Amino acid sequence: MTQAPPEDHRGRALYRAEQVRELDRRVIASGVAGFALMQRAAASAWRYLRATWPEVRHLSVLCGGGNNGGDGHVLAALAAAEGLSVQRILVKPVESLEGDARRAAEMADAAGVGRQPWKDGTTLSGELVVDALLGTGLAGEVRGASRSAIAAINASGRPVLAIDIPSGLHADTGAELGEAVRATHTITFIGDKLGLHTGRGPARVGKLVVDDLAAPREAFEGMTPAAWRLGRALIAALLPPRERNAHKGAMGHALVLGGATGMGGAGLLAAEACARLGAGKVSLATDPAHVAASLIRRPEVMAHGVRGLADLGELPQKADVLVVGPGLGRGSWGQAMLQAALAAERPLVVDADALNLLAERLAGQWRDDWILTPHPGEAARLLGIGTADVEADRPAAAQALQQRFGGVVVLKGAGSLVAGPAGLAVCPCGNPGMASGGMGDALSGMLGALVAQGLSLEMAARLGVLVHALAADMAARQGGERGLLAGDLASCARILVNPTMDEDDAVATR
Ligand SMILES: NC(=O)C1=CN([C@@H]2O[C@H](COP(=O)(O)OP(=O)(O)OC[C@H]3O[C@@H](n4cnc5c(N)ncnc54)[C@H](O)[C@@H]3O)[C@@H](O)[C@H]2O)[C@@H](O)CC1
Ligand SMILES: Nc1ncnc2c1ncn2[C@@H]1O[C@H](COP(=O)(O)OP(=O)(O)O)[C@@H](O)[C@H]1O
Ligand SMILES: [K+]
Repeated sequence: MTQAPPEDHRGRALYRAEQVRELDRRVIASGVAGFALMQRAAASAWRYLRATWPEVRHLSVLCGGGNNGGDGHVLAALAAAEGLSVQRILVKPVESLEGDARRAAEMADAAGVGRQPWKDGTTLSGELVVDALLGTGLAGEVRGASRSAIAAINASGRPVLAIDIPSGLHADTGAELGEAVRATHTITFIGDKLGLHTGRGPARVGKLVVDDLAAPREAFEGMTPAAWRLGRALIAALLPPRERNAHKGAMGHALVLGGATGMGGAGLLAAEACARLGAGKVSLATDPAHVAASLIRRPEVMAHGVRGLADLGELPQKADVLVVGPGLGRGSWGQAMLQAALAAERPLVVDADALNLLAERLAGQWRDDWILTPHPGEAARLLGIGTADVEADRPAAAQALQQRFGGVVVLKGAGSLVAGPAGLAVCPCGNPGMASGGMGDALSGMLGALVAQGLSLEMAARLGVLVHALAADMAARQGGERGLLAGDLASCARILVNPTMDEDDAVATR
């Protein structure tokens, strides 16, 4: 029905608003008039609406003052022509509209579609609400009538189809500028937008479809996407079946340094996830108090009780990759482990308190052989800004971290971002069940396993973030989101990294 843009193993290309405007211009320059493009967009949205809600007879369509509103007017006319009753609401008077938007509004007038101005308290009478208030033209916090119209849409309790972008959501950052429409469905045009996939985007967009409006391929030439939306194709592309003669020595040795007194679980979770993702050998350097627990839970992991640097000996040099941070603490033990890791001349995955120690004492460190995995709070400490500033523009924060510290940066949280030399990638998977302790530890172990098996740091980070989130989705399908535990992920992740397995037939092992 809708024509989605092509995807390859990198995923789907995502663009910023400015780029989509440029794409619009190129399509128009290729010979499609702007108004014709608006008609295509509206017709596409109308077809999608009809296919999704065939029973609906009465619509409320809220139209803004720009071309997003124009899409709404044309859709209203199409719906009315097919016999639906339409409540068409305008936040700006027709006389103030310009260009294609004005033409669209007048076309709907001429077709006899009624209209009313938005007033606070107006009841949305439709069984379904179409949000055509604001699209890629949103600039700054939502102002004026649009603000209360967005609040009314969210209070309506009706299904909401957002045109192009849920109004109030920033197309580039996924930040909510004031209040954004909570759509149940969004249809976005020409190119998919980065902000739909990170920050508040995933919580506001609902089900997303993309229609490129038959934009010619040449329009996309020479335009570097702002980011890639990771997809499953990456797994098979990066993890082909193993050679028959594979041996553990060729699958890499990962050492996890973590688990200070009282935080043993974090190191354990990281080591277990690392083993389940296929590292040939996994060692754990942890406080001696946690060794027995580690051996009981995962005898395959070589657990070493380490009181300090002297006990660590040559362990770091024996490993191909070090994972430092899970349960590290900020005390003398954690500082010593971090110091050893930094000195080992091995690729590093740096998480949790190792990041906090870096922020406190080691500002100015730059390496090209590490993956840093901050959550927004850790990212804020590393950048010396507030967590809200990070969340206001997650893509910019991830890229700023990567530029300042080098290597590859994973900025965690809904719509995790991976910033590296090849650009930005965003993970569309994962669920709120992951808001539970230990999830980050499992991720750092998974990243270590993929680096151990020879992936570049950047591809390990992209793939690890994706598999971690997909594993959480699989575990949530089995038992629900609430109560999902980090320890549930490793067995699901194992199934995912063997893409030739049929997931339904695979039996998750503990
Ligand atoms: N020819 C084209 O360029 C096409 C554009 N299309 C649609 O047009 C949209 C882009 O249109 P525009 O560039 O006109 O932009 P929008 O319609 O997204 O936004 C511009 C309008 O929003 C108002 N506005 C901006 N920031 C505001 C704020 N913070 N608070 C309140 N009001 C605010 C402006 O005053 C103006 O009326 C796309 O999202 C898409 O839906 C589609 O019709 C496809 C073709
Ligand atoms: N609502 C959510 N949607 C998707 N992923 C989430 C969500 N909440 C948390 N996550 C993911 O779970 C992990 C949590 O990591 P972190 O905050 O470091 O946890 P911990 O410190 O407890 O190990 C990250 O990978 C993050 O992206
Ligand atoms: K919209």
